[in-house]
This record gives sequence, C-alpha cells and structure tokens, in this order.
Amino acid sequence: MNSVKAFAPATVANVACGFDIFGFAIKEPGDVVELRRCDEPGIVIADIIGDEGRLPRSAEKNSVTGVMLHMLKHLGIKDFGCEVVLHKNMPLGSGMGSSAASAVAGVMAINEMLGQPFTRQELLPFAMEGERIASGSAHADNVGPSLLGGFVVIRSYNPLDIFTIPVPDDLYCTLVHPDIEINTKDARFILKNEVSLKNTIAQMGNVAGLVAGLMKSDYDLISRSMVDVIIEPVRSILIPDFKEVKQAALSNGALGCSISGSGPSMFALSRGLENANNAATAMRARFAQAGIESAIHVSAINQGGAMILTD
Ligand SMILES: Nc1ncnc2c1ncn2[C@@H]1O[C@H](COP(=O)(O)OP(=O)(O)O)[C@@H](O)[C@H]1O
Ligand SMILES: N[C@@H](CCOP(=O)(O)O)C(=O)O
Repeated sequence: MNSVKAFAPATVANVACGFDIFGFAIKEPGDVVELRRCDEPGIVIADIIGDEGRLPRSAEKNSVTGVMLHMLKHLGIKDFGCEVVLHKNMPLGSGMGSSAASAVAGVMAINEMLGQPFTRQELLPFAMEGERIASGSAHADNVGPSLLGGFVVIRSYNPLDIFTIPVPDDLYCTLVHPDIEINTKDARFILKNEVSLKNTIAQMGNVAGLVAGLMKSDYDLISRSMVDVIIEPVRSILIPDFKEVKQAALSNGALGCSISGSGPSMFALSRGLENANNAATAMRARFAQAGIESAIHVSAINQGGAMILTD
C-alpha cells in the first residue's frame, strides 16, 4: 500500500470523577494523518497543516510520528520509509485530546500501511507513547477512547486493563473550548500527590455511581455522580469564571459539567440534543461575559473511534 489516510477523534478525558481512568470520544473535530510510502528509509514530517508552525517537525518529538518510530522499533523494521502530512484540526493544549488524536491517527495509518500487524487493541500501548512525548505521562484516557471509540474505563495501567461500557443512546456531550491554552504537563504538575481518605471515599462513590448510571441509563445517577472532589478544585483556578460557566450549563439542562481533560475546555453531559445545545449556548455566553471567545462542539458519544479514510 503506497498511501494511507487516517482520522482520529477528539476526546473528553477524566469525565469529572475519573482522573486518568475515564474518557470518551466525540464525533468531531479530529486529526487526519496522510502517509506516503518512500524508498528512502525513515519517517519524515512533510507538512503540518493548521498548527501555525507551532508543532515540532522532528519525528521523535511529534506525537504523530513518535508513535510510528516506537512501532517500527518494536517490529524490528529498519528499511521502511514514509512521508507524513498532519492535518491538525484542533487547538494545542486544549483539553480535547489534541496530542492523543495525532498519536492515534498515526498508529492507525502506519498499521494499515504495514498490512495490519496489530489489532486495534494492540495499538494502544504505542499510542500511549505519544502522550508521553506530549506531556511526559503515558495516560490512556484520551488515546483509549480516540482509538477504540465509546466510553472507556481504564481499570489498571500495570498491567493495562481497559474496556468500554455502554452509554444511553440519548446522551450528548457539550464541549466548550475557551480561547486560552493549558499544557497537560503543567496541569499535572500542580496536582497534589496526597489525597485524604474522606475525598477518596467520595470519589470512589462517584466513580462507581457514574459507571452504574451510564450502564443502566439512569440519568439522575449520572448527574449525581459527575462530581470531582480531587482534581477539579485544584485545576479549576486555571479557567477564568469556571464556577459561573459550570453553573450556566447546570441551569440550562446539563446533567453535569466539569473540566475536559486537563482543560481549559469544559464539557457537559446532557439528556437529549436540545439540552446539550442549550448548555452550549449558555456556556459560551458566560465565557463571553468574561471577555473570552470560545468554540463549541455538541456531539453524541462516538462509538466507532478512529478510522481509515478511503476517498
Ligand atoms: N501532533 C501533536 N499534536 C498536538 N500536540 C503535540 C503534538 N506533538 C507534540 N505535541 C505537544 O504536546 C503538547 C500539547 O499536548 P497536551 O498538553 O496534552 O494538550 P491537549 O490537551 O490539547 O492534548 C504541546 O506541547 C505540543 O507541542
Ligand atoms: N488524565 C489526563 C487527561 C489530559 O487530557 P488532555 O485532553 O488535556 O490532554 C489529565 O487530566 O492530565
């Protein structure tokens, strides 16, 4: 195969109470990666469209190509050569799993070009290496759902134990990206290493409640469980008017609202598209009141995840 194109969607990680263990994919936006086979061995970034020249052009430092190098090394392939074009369709440091979408599109594309030596599930550890390149931490709550689709739970990192759970058909996500930038690396650095027993108990209750609520389509339980007593209180100070934007979502039909990934994006979950749209309008209006422009994305949960594009 001489050329391949792959798409990988944006994701909402943590989902309030599930720091590093919950994430889901949305339909759009997402990154697109094009690979073109060359005779010369090595992986070369030929172009990145949409990053305003900000992303690393060195193959080792960019999450889209870093993961390919890991895969080739693992397979012991030395004579493979390709050019990479990355269509960067989401902002950097967004909390929308931008680095993860590139990594996932990268592993999908090269796996296809090599004749699928790995199953989709087996691609996950390679995609996680992209997160290590971007933020210094190989967390799977963005790459997992971007690759596999659906609502993902990471029960364990060592050994890796990851699975998807069903969600209600009528569940919609509102994702609001304010025009500010927060790097995941920085947002992880400010977290405390110790958690009180009281907060651990509260968080475990909410984690269990959210899983059960999603699996039983119990919207009240989903709503009651979308509470994060550990991470949100620390990170929310990085987002201007966080409390007010959250309140705007909750007062306009959302079941719950929190930080998407490490921020600055905020997400809400709602029952039905109308509530999700109302929450979007209210959240954007509240950010505007603080003098901050924002982009909104309203979407059902993306059950398919990344895909090879044929056109
Ligand atoms: N292909 C890529 N796409 C996005 N960010 C990348 C990529 N490759 C490397 N990075 C680096 O990752 C960081 C952004 O990732 P991160 O902080 O996790 O933000 P996000 O929440 O948007 O994924 C930036 O420092 C950026 O230079
Ligand atoms: N669990 C991670 C998720 C980071 O998501 P991103 O979309 O901000 O890259 C964290 O919270 O640090």
